Amino acid sequence: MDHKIDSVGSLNDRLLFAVPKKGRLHQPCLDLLSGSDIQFHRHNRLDIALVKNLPLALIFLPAADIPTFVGEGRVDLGITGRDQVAEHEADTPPTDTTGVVEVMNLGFGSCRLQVQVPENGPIQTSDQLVGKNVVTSFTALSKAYFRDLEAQRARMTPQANGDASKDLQTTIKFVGGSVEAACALGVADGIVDLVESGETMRAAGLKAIDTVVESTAVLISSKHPSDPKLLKKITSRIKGVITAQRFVLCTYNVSRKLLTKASHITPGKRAPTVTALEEEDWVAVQAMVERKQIANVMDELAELGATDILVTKIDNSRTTW
Ligand SMILES: Nc1ncnc2c1ncn2[C@@H]1O[C@H](COP(=O)(O)OP(=O)(O)OP(=O)(O)O)[C@@H](O)[C@H]1O
Ligand SMILES: O=P(O)(O)OC[C@H]1O[C@H](OP(=O)(O)OP(=O)(O)O)[C@H](O)[C@@H]1O
Repeated sequence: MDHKIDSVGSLNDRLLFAVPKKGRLHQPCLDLLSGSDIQFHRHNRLDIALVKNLPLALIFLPAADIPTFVGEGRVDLGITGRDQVAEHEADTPPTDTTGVVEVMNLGFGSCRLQVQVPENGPIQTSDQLVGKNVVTSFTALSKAYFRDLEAQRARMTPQANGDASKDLQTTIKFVGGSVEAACALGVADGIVDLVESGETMRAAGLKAIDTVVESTAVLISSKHPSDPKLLKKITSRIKGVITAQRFVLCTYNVSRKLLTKASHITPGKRAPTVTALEEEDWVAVQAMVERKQIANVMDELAELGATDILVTKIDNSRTTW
């Protein structure tokens, strides 16, 4: 009974944190919560979970709805894609009190919202889609994108009669998923959809001709969160986990005369930690290295003459980079 939500009253005095309830961002968010020691038990089918060890409640919502709840200040904190924030802002421009604040880029969930057309079709540029049919799940961003192109076209071709302005109106239609099927089904001349690996796009016989938004998952907050101190604590924990995921700890031994060159390869955050060894003229070095660089860094260190190169995973951190 202790974590059952009996009424909205049980959420009073808790910071509300929205998390994607499904889809691409769901699991990485759960990993982030667990790394931040945010402990909760989510009851079957319940979209609200009280956190056991902090005055916090998690609200599981569709990623697309999170900017609305956070932007209106109903929820204090949230994780969603930057594409969803941009879509919300294109639809509901922020004011002094509404809208969201981007607190942190979380690094995962990278993708691009791109204009796509049939690979072997007549359309080569977005401009050629003006006045045609476009299908998307991101209608506000797509409307804003094509309104700009329409305005450019209108400036270049002063209209002789009323029909010309009708030709300039691009039709933007909403579909909730499987957007890539729209061209093959004859519903659209082009689509605006997310691309990560490009596999879906290629499988549907489409190619990208422009990018509307580059996206990653972001931590967002409302403009006036209920408990700024707790929000800061959660943010700092999440930042620690993200940094730990991004970096590894590299340790190695190197002769003192090569230390300057070795320090250039592993400069660390402030500077590498250098410890004297019992063996004269040799030192042990320890430095944080970006995970995606580590193979190259190890090659370079070995080439330089460093020995006993070891790489360890960082479980958690309280550091900023
Ligand atoms: N292929 C992808 N690669 C990386 N990130 C993606 C990808 N597709 C979507 N995303 C990110 O995840 C967010 C949520 O998309 P996802 O399709 O998982 O949502 P969903 O809530 O399951 O919605 P839907 O029911 O429409 O699929 C997107 O707004 C985007 O930021
Ligand atoms: O470039 P890729 O790596 O192929 O990823 C892109 C696909 O991923 C998303 O769809 P998702 O799989 O979430 O399903 P949906 O079409 O039902 O939204 C997006 O809408 C693309 O269709």
